[in-house]
Amino acid sequence: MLRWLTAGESHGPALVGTLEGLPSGVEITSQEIQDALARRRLGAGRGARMKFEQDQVTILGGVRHGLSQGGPVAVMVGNTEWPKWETVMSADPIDESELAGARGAALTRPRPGHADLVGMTKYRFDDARPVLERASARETAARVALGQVAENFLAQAAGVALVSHTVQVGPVAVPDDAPLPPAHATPQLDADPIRCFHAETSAAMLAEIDDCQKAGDTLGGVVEVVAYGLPVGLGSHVHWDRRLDARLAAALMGIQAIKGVEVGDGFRTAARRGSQAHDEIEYGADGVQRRTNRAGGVEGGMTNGAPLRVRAAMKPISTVPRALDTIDTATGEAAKAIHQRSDVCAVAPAAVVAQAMVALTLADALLEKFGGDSVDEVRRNIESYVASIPEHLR
Ligand SMILES: Cc1cc2nc3c(=O)[nH]c(=O)nc-3n(C[C@H](O)[C@H](O)[C@H](O)COP(=O)(O)O)c2cc1C
Ligand SMILES: C=C(O[C@@H]1CC(C(=O)O)=C[C@@H](OP(=O)(O)O)[C@H]1O)C(=O)O
Repeated sequence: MLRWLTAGESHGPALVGTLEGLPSGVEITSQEIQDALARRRLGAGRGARMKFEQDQVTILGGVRHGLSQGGPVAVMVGNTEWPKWETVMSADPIDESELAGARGAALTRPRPGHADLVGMTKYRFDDARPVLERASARETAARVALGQVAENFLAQAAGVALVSHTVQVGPVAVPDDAPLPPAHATPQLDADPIRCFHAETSAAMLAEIDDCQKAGDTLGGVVEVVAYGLPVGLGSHVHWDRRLDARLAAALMGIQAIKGVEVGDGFRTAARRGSQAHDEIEYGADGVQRRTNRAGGVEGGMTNGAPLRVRAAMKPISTVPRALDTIDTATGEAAKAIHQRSDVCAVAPAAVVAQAMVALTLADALLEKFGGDSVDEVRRNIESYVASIPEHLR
């Protein structure tokens, strides 16, 4: 079993992620994690913070000389701006008078679409600060750090490769028949300003973001993660919480602002007739194959050997520059929502976060099926399972 937890606030000293259950022998370096975090900072429409944020990585435990040791892997991602927030976000008690500055003033005009108002009500705060600090998607930096470790494990134990891309920004979507980015398309995607694999659509997406920014508004969109090289049989049909599609959906819905998940052709399949919705099975040159991959590599809650395809729909950024109506909880009057520095569109980084969540979920499912305390042992277990599959089922 692989478990992961994060801690930390958006303007605290750092975020921390812990990954428990990782076998020994996974090759991983601070630089690889740093590179994944640099990818999460990419994308047209991001706010001012991503221009200076360094996401300073420190591996605190579980890795020695570039190899995992079998114990929990703990990664710290420093918040570059911490010196400006030391008083406002101090863990230890401070004198009230020290909070007088702009950053320290109580936030009493909760933003629609954020956790602000419900968090204040539920956790009993007169200030939205403690709520927004933890609700912020800054937290996803810790997930991406752990996701890179999981991705290295998947690659080294099973030869699995993941890629993620932007498929829709607001109403601008890649055509349904656009080719999927191949397994090693990440550098090419990183070179595109919105991490879209379809050049024509990418240009239209950028125009949409530009237009939206000028209008003082925000955008959402859709991201896709593809995993190549998964063995047949991760997950199970026998119980709802063992289905891989259910576990992937939960992992993706757990990302801030994600409001819908699609496996394979998902919602589009619902509009088709059965004869056009499924993937017919045939014997091909390499053995058993499916003629199409509408299911997105999962049948009956189990991987079927085809590339895994999952999509996640992101709502528009909740902090709308042309501020939305709200209430002031201090005065009881109608008010305009607080507007803090914010992204206009964060679909490109959401794809990188989605890739991390898929990597962690797949690594957990791989360990569940094959077990093993070292990467070598997991690899041997996969090889012996694959070798045992009868010829007519391969
Ligand atoms: C990568 C990423 C970046 C985000 N950046 C912002 C932002 O700058 N401003 C903002 O208001 N919301 C941003 N969000 C979304 C909010 O964090 C999210 O809408 C909010 O927590 C409430 O979402 P929920 O209703 O899904 O919990 C971002 C989300 C992601 C995944
Ligand atoms: C910091 C990140 O994104 C943040 C997510 C976020 C939100 O409300 O979710 C609000 C903004 O925070 P800040 O006010 O500090 O600029 C974004 O910059 C990040 O992705 O690393």
